Amino acid sequence: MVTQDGGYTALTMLRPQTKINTKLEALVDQLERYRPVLTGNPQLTVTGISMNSKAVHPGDLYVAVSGARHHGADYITQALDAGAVAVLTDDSGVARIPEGLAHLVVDDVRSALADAASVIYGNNISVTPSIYGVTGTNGKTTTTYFLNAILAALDYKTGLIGTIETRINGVAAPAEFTTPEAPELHSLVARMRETGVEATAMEVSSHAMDYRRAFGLRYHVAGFTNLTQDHLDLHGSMDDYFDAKALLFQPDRSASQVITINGGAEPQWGQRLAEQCPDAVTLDLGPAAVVDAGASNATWTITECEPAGLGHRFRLRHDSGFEVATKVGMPGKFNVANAALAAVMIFTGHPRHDWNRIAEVLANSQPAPFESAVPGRMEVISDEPTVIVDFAHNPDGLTQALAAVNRTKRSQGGQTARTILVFGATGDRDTAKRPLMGQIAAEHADVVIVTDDDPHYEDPAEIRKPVVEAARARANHLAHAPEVVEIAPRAAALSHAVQLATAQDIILAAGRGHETHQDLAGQRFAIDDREVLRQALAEYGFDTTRSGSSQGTD
Ligand SMILES: CC(=O)N[C@H]1[C@@H](OP(=O)(O)OP(=O)(O)OC[C@H]2O[C@@H](n3ccc(=O)[nH]c3=O)[C@H](O)[C@@H]2O)O[C@H](CO)[C@@H](O)[C@@H]1O[C@H](C)C(=O)N[C@@H](C)C(=O)N[C@H](CCC(=O)O)C(=O)O
Ligand SMILES: Nc1ncnc2c1ncn2[C@@H]1O[C@H](COP(=O)(O)OP(=O)(O)OP(=O)(O)O)[C@@H](O)[C@H]1O
Repeated sequence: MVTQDGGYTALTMLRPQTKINTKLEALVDQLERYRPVLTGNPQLTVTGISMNSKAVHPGDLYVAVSGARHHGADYITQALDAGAVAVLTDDSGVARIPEGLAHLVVDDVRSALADAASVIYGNNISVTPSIYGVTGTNGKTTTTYFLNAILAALDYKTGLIGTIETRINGVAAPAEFTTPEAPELHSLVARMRETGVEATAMEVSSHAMDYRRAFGLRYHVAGFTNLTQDHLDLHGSMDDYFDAKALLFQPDRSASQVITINGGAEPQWGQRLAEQCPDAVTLDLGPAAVVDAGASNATWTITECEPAGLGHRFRLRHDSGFEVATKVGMPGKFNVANAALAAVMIFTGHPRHDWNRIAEVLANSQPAPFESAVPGRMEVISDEPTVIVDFAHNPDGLTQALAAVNRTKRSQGGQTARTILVFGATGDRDTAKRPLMGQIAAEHADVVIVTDDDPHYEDPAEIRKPVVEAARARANHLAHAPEVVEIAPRAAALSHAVQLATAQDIILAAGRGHETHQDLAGQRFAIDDREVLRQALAEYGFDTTRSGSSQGTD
């Protein structure tokens, strides 16, 4: 929310203006399946809920969960000082509850807190906005922006919940998580309802399903982009990662489901999900697929996909024969996949008699819904050299982004043009990704500059090491003999890329996209790849004003 002083109110402070008084005895009834045991006055009422002592409002139910670093029960005093009136916890927290404080003990506190938030903010009884929930390893943010653009073009009052920002009816607030914790999510949905939001596009991360953040809501349409390796630090295995995503597609969580059956480099996961959900609407990416999985009986198929400017024109066909043509402005065939999923989710969320109007919006609105740029997603900073900032931070994302960049390079006809890649791996996350990303970088780039992403609490040099080693090892076996260099800090690496570049080269700065801060041992350092690159371009005498570019990418 933009405040009167022009600053931002954190999402954790965002609450519906109308307070509902919920008696503890009513919560006991609603949470029955978690076998709640109430100690204290059943007539006591709560008006809000928080699982973070620093975000408690007067009248809140404070939820004390056991986490990886802390136990919320250690912060009960802080929560009481801020006005909490009762506590929800499980057996692990009960011993730390002060004498005389009303409390509920349940056996699955993370699931129970999402249901409690739904009750406390009235989302269980009222008509919430229609929520279009998107999950998958890559493409969630882009697909939700596309959904939002179509919904707005269809004249809905819209909301958006995701990695870059939260939007309520055109008003933006910064986002802390891809999917907020359940108390914030439910208060946000209630706030959207109050402000008249009719339809919301929402990213649903696998963390959100694993931690039950996104529970207690029924999604109007759930959409699946793809599944490839990421987040194995949390999920342990691809099977567990898949299971977390699949929760969203259960009929009690989503009214309709749309599954891309050949998204990303590992189409077997989309096919497996479709087998588990026989009533789901399916999407075959056809010529926009990375892996040709052969003929399918999908509900919707992309039948044509041609380069148009930096992006593509494409045609979608329903198995009834209904067709729609549209175009997407962002580079990369994967953005055709994201746009097609958004379109099919909108068709699925509407009755058939609305389809012609939706097709008209997709084909003819100016600007077209998929022409809009998404911050930090294949964002073009300059044309000569072509400088692109992207959020690719896992093996498939990096592969797809480099493939799109290399097609651009080829179509520009430059025999001598080089692809210069600047990227790093994230600390405290899936370490298995690091050598894979190093190999991919060497395979697809001519100059690989390995630097830092968010080191978090790890030593940045130790994070770079396996990336550099794998890139060099792979480079030794490649005919195009890519150069691999290691440069930190990140601003120096970006600047070095520009220093090396000729006007024909392409620079891809991958991994951080829209982000404006790096996390180093809990300290936030300001850095925006886009700004650093613009400054370096000016410093090295390049023109940073964008001309209307017309080269194709595929
Ligand atoms: C792995 C993960 O998701 N961890 C989340 C989890 O942490 P945790 O269980 O370890 O909690 P903890 O820090 O030990 O704290 C335990 C409890 O004490 C409370 N506490 C703690 C300190 C205090 O002063 N007061 C207080 O009340 C905390 O609010 C929490 O309820 O619960 C915390 C409380 O909400 C989250 O902050 C934390 O997110 C961490 C910071 C995080 O970075 N999560 C990322 C990885 C994440 O969720 N990412 C996904 C998307 C990923 C993607 O697709 O790329 C997302 O949806 O954003
Ligand atoms: N459909 C796709 N398939 C493969 N890669 C993609 C796809 N869409 C986007 N990407 C790549 O992944 C990056 C992240 O895209 P986006 O932010 O839309 O995904 P996300 O799922 O929201 O990611 P995160 O969960 O990390 O926020 C992009 O910058 C691009 O490089």
